[in-house]
Amino acid sequence: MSHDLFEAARAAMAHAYAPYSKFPVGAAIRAEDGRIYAGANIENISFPQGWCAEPTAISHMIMAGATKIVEMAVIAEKLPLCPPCGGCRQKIAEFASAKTQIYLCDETGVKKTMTMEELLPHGFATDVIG
Ligand SMILES: O=c1ccn([C@H]2C[C@H](O)[C@@H](CO)O2)c(=O)[nH]1
Ligand SMILES: [Zn+2]
Repeated sequence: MSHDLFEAARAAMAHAYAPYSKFPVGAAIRAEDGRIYAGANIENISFPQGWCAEPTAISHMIMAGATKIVEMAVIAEKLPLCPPCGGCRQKIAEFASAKTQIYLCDETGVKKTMTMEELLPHGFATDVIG
């Protein structure tokens, strides 16, 4: 993974609105257009109304006209790694392929690389389950 994707995820994390969990997360997608789309988690006083960093990044990608996740980085401040939650795995799978790589990062860089099919085995997506 090139450094710009990691830096984009880390920069996005700085925009997290996470006053309730105090758990900022950043995500960055490299799409098929070669561009990077990033996002952070955005919480709400009505707790279930908040959302994760990954869908923020996906929203930016879709609104720019791109639809394919080539690779993706996720970073959080407070855990060694932030594996995307179950709901995010389903959202990522919608725009990824089985072999799409997802990089789990900490402040120093990529700590673990997983494919989409490793993150969401037997997922409800035809290109993942074949
Ligand atoms: O995949 C994940 C998991 C959690 N969070 C956010 C949601 C919430 O704001 C905070 C604590 O759960 O972390 C993400 O952004 N992505
Ligand atoms: Zn999530």
